[in-house]
Amino acid sequence: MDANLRKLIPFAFRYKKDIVLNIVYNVFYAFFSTILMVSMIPTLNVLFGLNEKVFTKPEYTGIENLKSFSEDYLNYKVTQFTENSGFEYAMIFVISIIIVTAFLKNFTNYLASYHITRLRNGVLNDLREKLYLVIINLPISYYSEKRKGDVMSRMLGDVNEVKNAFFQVLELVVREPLTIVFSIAAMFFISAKLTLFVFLFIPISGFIISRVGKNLKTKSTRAQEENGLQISILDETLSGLKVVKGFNSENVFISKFNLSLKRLLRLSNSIGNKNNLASPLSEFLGILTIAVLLWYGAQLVIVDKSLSPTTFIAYIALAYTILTPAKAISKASYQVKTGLAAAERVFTLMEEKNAITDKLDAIEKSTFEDNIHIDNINFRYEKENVLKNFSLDVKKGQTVALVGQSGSGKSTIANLLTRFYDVQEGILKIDGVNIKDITMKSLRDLMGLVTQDSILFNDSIKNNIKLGKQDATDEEIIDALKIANAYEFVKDLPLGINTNVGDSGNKLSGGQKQRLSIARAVLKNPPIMILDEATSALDTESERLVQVALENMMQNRTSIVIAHRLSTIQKADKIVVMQKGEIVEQGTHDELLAKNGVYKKLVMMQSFE
Ligand SMILES: Nc1ncnc2c1ncn2[C@@H]1O[C@H](COP(=O)(O)OP(=O)(O)OP(=O)(O)O)[C@@H](O)[C@H]1O
Repeated sequence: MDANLRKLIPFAFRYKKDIVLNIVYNVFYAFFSTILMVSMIPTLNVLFGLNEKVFTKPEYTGIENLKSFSEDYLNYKVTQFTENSGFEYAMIFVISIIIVTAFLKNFTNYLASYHITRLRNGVLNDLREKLYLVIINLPISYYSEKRKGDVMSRMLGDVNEVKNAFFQVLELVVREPLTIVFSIAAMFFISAKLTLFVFLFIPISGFIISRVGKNLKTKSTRAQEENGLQISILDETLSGLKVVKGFNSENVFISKFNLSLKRLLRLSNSIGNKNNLASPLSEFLGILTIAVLLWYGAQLVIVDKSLSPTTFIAYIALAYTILTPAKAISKASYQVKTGLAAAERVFTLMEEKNAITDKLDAIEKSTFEDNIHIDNINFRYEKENVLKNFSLDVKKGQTVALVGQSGSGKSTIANLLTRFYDVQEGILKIDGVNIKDITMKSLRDLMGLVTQDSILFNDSIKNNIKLGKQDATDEEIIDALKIANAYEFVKDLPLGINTNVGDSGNKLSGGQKQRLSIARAVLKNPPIMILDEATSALDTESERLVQVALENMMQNRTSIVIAHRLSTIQKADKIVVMQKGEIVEQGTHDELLAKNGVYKKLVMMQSFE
């Protein structure tokens, strides 16, 4: 069995009751479908006045005589109706058999579909639930390599493809084959000789159909990748719309998107056309077989006289009914190939190894008592070390500022303390405990993070702020806003803290966004604050407002501030000057100025700005 198909089994297993019921109802469906066709025989016989007259009620003598017993019994009933009440009543009797069988066939069909729908939607739901968990738990590093759009397309498109294609498998292995088996059994029942011809049809057409479906899986994988790329372009276009428009670069994006569209169009047409070929091909092959049947059957009816014309008509109808399931099987077998390609992409993401997880014996650390110690670490994102032999001590209550040129590794320290990334060499400790030995949740509970770009979600101010403290009251939220110097603008908004901030907070100014993300950290009230470049890119007035917010926030806390604006960190207990991943100087503002070294140069440079 295909490996990806096997991986789906546990997902389907949760719905085993639905699977069993689907199979049971499908057995009934296939049975009634065949009976419906067979019940044409007495109707045709009555219609043409060909039915044998049987006046004595036949006795059931066992399964081996089932055929003659059922024929005799039907003929007996029809004879009774014709003799006692007239031809019309006999007709009504045989038509009623058709109606009842047709009703049962369709009712069991509905019940079978009812259960397969529950299975399909349930599995789709569970796959998405599991994938979302994987996506949210994968480390940040995973997403700096993979395109977001690709992940989205696996989550949305591919999972859907799996749902659409795979659960046809059940129809493929249960319903349609059963319909064929029942029909063939009935055909054997009627004429074994004729039925042998049908057996010629199955392997030959199976071979032809599988030849046509070659390459479908590879093409589907390529189409799904292309889909992922399109979602990525769309995502980047929307999030970078200001740049796209501001630089009049719509054409660059349009041509990139159109190129991808063109590739997808070519692939989709090729895949679609192969899929389209499945049903007509099998129907035509089927008709060819029926043509042979007609020719040979006619010999049996007219020359041999071993088959009655009405039975022959019903036989041909039965042979024709095999065509529908045969078409469905070949079409489904093509879709399953697409589904397999999609499932592979879904499971690759689902099985993605998470490099940053809790150790089995990781401890909960609920307090911060003494110090943060970074001990001689080396760290690289890719090949080159971005932090080299880096050591730093931050005592409880201290404010430590990291300054230095762009790219010197300041934000990397924040990435490591929060365990967005793990160090390759060296240890980061909190109160003497290696942070890799602490559960990620309790470690992050100790920290408040204000990221470089204020990250806000398309939701109300209130919901954005209470992310770290879901049970916060409105008063607590307002207090946090006041400390973050944000309440003065929030209170003037039409809906106050219930105002929606727009996509990524786009309805707000840069400084307002920063103050909200500070308020979020304040409300969480953690013992350690990590502020990444929170004051860059602001005008003087906004900067002053944010500065006050930060100072309020840092009071009585341990803070690590990654700052560009040196004016904001003059009061820091320790300023660490970094260059190319190494510490070149450290001390207080005054000490460093007195040193007349790198820091002094940085200060001089900024005072000229
Ligand atoms: N996800 C990543 N993958 C690969 N390299 C990275 C990644 N993030 C950062 N880097 C590299 O690591 C180095 C340090 O980056 P870092 O963001 O820590 O610098 P920084 O001092 O905070 O800079 P800035 O002040 O400009 O924000 C840079 O050379 C950068 O190119």
